[in-house]
Amino acid sequence: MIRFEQVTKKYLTKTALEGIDLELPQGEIIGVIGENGSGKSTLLKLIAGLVRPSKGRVLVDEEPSHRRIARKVAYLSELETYYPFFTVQQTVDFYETQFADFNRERAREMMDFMQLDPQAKVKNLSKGNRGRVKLVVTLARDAPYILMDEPLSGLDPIVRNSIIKGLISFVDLEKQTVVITTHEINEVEALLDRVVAIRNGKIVKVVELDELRLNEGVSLVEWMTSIYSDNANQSKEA
Ligand SMILES: Nc1ncnc2c1ncn2[C@@H]1O[C@H](COP(=O)(O)OP(=O)(O)OP(=O)(O)O)[C@@H](O)[C@H]1O
Repeated sequence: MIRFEQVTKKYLTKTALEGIDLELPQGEIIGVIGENGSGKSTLLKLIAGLVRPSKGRVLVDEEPSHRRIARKVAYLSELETYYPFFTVQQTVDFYETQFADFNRERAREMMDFMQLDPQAKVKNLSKGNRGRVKLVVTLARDAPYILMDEPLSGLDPIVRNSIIKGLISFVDLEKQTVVITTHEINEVEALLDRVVAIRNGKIVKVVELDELRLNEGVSLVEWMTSIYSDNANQSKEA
């Protein structure tokens, strides 16, 4: 379980998140959505222990997240963080040396599934294939929490589809929880169990997708459009 208790995160003078109270249960795929600059990446970095709260606590399985980053959390960064001169296989080998929970067999299966050439140099890969490599080294870990910051951003529909299929095929929700930030709402909707909507550093709403589908009969995009316009109206009235 991931828990935020009254979390505020400031970068110098900029407040990225404010007064966040949130519980994310295990065994789900959770989407974090919101406009540019709303605080999605900061939320993920706080869970990963890459940044610390200015106020409040972020607990991963009841422990402050910064103490457990390497063991508990596999984090897919928005940035490209591998060595361009390595081959795909050397990249996988490097990650294996860094993480005790790295599953070499799963990495091999994923490379096959994604049709990645293990001998290709990372610097020569297309952007889409570099996105696939990021997915391989993240999902090859048996970490209980998988955090993915914009894994679909800037990729074409075919690559996005293969990354989504990779997620479905290689994540074990009996043992793993996935938190994913994205703007590609239509494409991930079918994957998600729960959505956290953020605006200007605050949580607007959290919803279970089953509830949305069954009780409200609206798509995620329709829901999102309605809550963001309600919220904008409330802000104007305030
Ligand atoms: N290291 C930093 N130093 C200063 N300000 C920062 C830093 N990181 C983020 N911010 C600011 O905090 C706010 C939230 O940023 P964050 O990256 O969490 O948003 P986001 O929702 O992930 O945005 P995007 O969708 O554009 O990736 C933004 O105003 C951003 O400019």
